[in-house]
Amino acid sequence: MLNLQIHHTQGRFILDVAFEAPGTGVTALFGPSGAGKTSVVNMVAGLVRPDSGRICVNGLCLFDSKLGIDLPPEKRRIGYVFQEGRLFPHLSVHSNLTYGMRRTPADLRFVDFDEVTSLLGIGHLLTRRPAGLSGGEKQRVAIGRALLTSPAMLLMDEPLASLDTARKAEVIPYIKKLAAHVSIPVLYVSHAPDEIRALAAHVVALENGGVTAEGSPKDLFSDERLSSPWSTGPMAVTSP
Ligand SMILES: Nc1ncnc2c1ncn2[C@@H]1O[C@H](COP(=O)(O)OP(=O)(O)OP(=O)(O)O)[C@@H](O)[C@H]1O
Repeated sequence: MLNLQIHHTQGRFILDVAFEAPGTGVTALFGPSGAGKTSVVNMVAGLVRPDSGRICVNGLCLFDSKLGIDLPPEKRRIGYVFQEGRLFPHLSVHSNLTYGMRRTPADLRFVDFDEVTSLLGIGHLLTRRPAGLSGGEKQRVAIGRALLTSPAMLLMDEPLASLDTARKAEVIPYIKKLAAHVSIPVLYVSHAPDEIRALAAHVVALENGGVTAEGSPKDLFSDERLSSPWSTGPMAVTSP
């Protein structure tokens, strides 16, 4: 279970978010630009410290302002996948993948290298450098690198946003497969309902720094509360 309760003021923006999400599978953070999605993800990762609140993942408390707990990012065991893969350009795919793995103590490793490369279909790319990969392949390697740190949780901040429709369709089944395979929660930021429908079991809708709705993709995307102001353009919420 992911338990999150955050209060934070940044400039004129007030973030006041609380939700619970399943301890496995994909939970989507959904909302328009500026809703606070990346802020929430950065606070889970420990990159931004909330003014107050509590963030716990499957019993491990990452942050609790009342108890004075604030684990540094490297102690949180969080795998983070960004919009653009951010692979190390001078390292081979193999070295990119083993980078985080080698920094994880052997007794905390629960993810197997061969299993991950097979799950993500990247076994044939190991000797290549990132410059020789397609956008979809880069993102699959970035996901593999994050997963090979054996994280307690995976954060994915719009990991498909830089890909065209065909590449997105190529990567989605891999994310789906790995989320079903590993027993950790995946917090997945997106403003694409189709992506969320394909991947998520649970959706938390954010707007203006607060939670406006929560539930299954089916429930949420047929919910009239979400039909505005996103009823037109690329963010359109359509019935399943
Ligand atoms: N360091 C900061 N100081 C002041 N305001 C900030 C800071 N960081 C973020 N904000 C503001 O917080 C709000 C939420 O930003 P955030 O990036 O979390 O939104 P988002 O939902 O992830 O948006 P997007 O989908 O565009 O990435 C925005 O209004 C942003 O300008």
